[in-house]
Amino acid sequence: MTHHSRIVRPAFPGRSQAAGQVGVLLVNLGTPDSTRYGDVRRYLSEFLSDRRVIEVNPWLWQPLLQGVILTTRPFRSGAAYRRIWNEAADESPLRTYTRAQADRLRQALPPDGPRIDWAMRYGRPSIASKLEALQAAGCDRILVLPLYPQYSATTTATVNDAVFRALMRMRRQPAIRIAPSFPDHPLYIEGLARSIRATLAGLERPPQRLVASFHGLPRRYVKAGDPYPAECNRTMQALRRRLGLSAREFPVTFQSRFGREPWLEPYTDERVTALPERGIRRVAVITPGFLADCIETLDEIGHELREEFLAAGGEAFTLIPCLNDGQDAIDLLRALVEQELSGWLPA
Ligand SMILES: C=CC1=C(C)c2cc3[nH]c(cc4nc(cc5[nH]c(cc1n2)c(C)c5CCC(=O)O)C(CCC(=O)O)=C4C)c(C)c3C=C
Ligand SMILES: [Fe+2]
Ligand SMILES: [Fe+2]
Repeated sequence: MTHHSRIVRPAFPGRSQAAGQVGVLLVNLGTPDSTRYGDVRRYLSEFLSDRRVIEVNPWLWQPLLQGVILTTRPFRSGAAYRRIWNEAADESPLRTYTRAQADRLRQALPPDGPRIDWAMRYGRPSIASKLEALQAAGCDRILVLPLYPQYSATTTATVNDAVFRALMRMRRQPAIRIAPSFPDHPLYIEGLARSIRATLAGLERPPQRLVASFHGLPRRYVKAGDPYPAECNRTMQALRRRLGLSAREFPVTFQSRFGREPWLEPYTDERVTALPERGIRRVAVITPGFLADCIETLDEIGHELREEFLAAGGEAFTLIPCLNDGQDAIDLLRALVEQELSGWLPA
């Protein structure tokens, strides 16, 4: 059965044409197909060849990347992916959660609502393949929703690049809308606050300090105009206000530094491992830069940082989960979709 939008009628009745349906494409970062060296290498090569991500002259960068970096890094990343892999589904948690978000969003919308699908910027399923599939299913208007709460050229803009690169090869293009970032959307802030409350309620002793860790970014990109840290601060200000905490009681930090140039500070590992010597031995870390748990949250924070914190004299380390495919995430996605589609579908 095809889904017909209630309001769109064919402009030329009698002539065969697409149903005029609306599609929604959720897009997240991407992930390797397996934890094997070759698959991790292929994924990292695609990711780290993106000139939005690595802003270095490719004549300098590519020999370094294809040489030493892609020879060594896939071993380390593969081991990290093995620690967090969803064995039951034989896929990474990011893929599991992104698919579940799409499935549950579809269930939350009326049956004659938009057609919901999902894609990955790097690896599979590709943005181009899903745009084509949506179009083949009759969607002549497609809303793209990058699943990054805060905008960055390294994440959001490169999703948009891939969308328009795919459109460059289409003779008949769908109309496209790109949903904006949502750093302080009330439903996002409410979901984060609830996730904190639910996690801390299960602890025997409350943490002495709550710390937020966002994915980092080279300082150079921010100087060139990337609004990412400003958007992280919008998330933090709204969340602190919601919880009644000051910046000292709930500090922001940045993780995942890569390479030698300065990144956004303070660095998560330095800040958190310095806490025990100041008498703060129980911490909880939240990662509001991610809508779904992934290698960055589950392994870098939940595994590596935890071990470093305990080695530095810490006693209890709690990782607060991302919204993942919980009801709060679905309510948020539904609100974002309905807000954007109101421009296309009159109420
Ligand atoms: C080296 C440069 C990188 C920049 C700049 C960067 C920005 C950035 N990334 C995310 C979100 C995610 N990154 C993830 C993994 C990941 N990121 C980098 C490098 C940069 N990211 C690497 C090399 C990797 C791969 C893993 C590893 O080898 O450590 C992921 C998780 C993917 C998964 O499968 O779980 C996410 C999500 C943001 C939000 C961001 C800037 C704002
Ligand atoms: Fe990253
Ligand atoms: Fe990382």
